[in-house]
Amino acid sequence: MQVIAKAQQAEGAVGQAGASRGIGREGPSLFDGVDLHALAAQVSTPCHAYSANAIRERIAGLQSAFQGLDHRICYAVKANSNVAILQLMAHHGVGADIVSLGELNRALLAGIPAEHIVFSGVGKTTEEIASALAVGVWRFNVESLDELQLLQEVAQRHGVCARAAARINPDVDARTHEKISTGKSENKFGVSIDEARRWFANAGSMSNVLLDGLHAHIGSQILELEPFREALTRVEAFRRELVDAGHPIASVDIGGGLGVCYRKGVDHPIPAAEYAGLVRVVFAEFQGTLVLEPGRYLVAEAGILLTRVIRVKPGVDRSFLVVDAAMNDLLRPSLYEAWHEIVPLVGGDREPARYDVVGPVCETGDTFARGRAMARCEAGDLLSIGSTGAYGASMASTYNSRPLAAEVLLDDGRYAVIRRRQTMAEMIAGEQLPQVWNET
Ligand SMILES: Cc1ncc(COP(=O)(O)O)c(C=O)c1O
Ligand SMILES: N[C@@H](CCCC[NH3+])C(=O)O
Repeated sequence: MQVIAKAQQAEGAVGQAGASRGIGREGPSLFDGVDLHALAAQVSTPCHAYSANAIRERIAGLQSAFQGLDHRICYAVKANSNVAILQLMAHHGVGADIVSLGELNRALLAGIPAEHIVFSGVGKTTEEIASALAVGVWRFNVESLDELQLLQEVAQRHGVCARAAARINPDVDARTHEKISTGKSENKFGVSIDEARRWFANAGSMSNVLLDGLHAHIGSQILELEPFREALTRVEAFRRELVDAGHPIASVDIGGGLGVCYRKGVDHPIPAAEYAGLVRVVFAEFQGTLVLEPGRYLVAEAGILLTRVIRVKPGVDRSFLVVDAAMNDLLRPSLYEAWHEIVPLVGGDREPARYDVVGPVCETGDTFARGRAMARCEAGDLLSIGSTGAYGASMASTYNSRPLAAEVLLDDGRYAVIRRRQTMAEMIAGEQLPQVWNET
């Protein structure tokens, strides 16, 4: 109950978490000018914290790498759909790549104009297409013939013309984790160039769809330039073929996928300028608009997950650091065996130790790190789990009936609670014991 009370106090708060105050034995640990000990005490843990300045830097870096090219950055909302982050995107002229009505509503609420929104995804429903058409999204990245036909039907019914891009599956290995690889022919995404060729050949028969774009997204957390080169070269060759065949292409959407550094000295991300350099070369002859859909690149390294040690539990041959965050707050280590830096925010006088860092969820997979070297910890210590800004909170669940963690935006020594920790009542809202039995 104490945790809930603290979270409720912080609801809607814009705080000043004592950037320069000495915080007991731990000393100050600053993130975007905010003292994390004070923040954790005020907002409670687990808590996702995002640095507005780190996000701004990433946006500016990408914009400057692509300067001079006709392009639009459409942030992949799935990476982090927090409306405060979407609002930052909107302020900097960044559009959105959405995959659901929920993401559409969040993007619009945050002030991203519909004409800066692209709609991707293999499972768009009639309802989703109709709603996206009603608000006037910029284009649909179409992933199957069935979807293309549905788009035509729904657009005709609404008396509008939908702009569409064919999502190409270039059959390229992105050399990333297999669960986040999307550009091989065995993956569910997009269609082959052969199939797309047929779509364009028949495009004239669709009165309410303007098929004048191409799209490709080969996967996520890509750390090598070569897969991008292969995929984009195939897309560009196809674009030229289409133009020669009388099908003008107004936009090419090159997807997202740029990787980030989770583990210093091990992950070597592609610098934005190098990526942009490749795009400039491959699309040197293209006169239309290039669309970028970065997700992770813009937000991953701008986020941390704050968690407290509940207890240190000695095992037979290892020590378990049981923390109050769990796989429901950050699924990546459990799902992809992903590495995240874990830093105890303790004084420098602690001796070294080695722990399996685990959450309270009843699964062995609820493990953030195995045999990780770090400073010796004790109950109550605060830890920061690094690079959790992308696919952290957006993949959270209430598994084990654990309420969703708080989310805060930090900006130059101030913080705003943008989602307070879910209350128990909110977590079970909408559920009821069976009182009325319906028959079908
Ligand atoms: C269609 C599409 N675009 C963009 C992204 C964003 O990818 P990333 O976060 O790797 O930039 C994804 C997710 O991989 C996606 O499926
Ligand atoms: N959820 C994945 C990324 C998926 C990208 C979505 N297409 C991750 O955490 O790395």
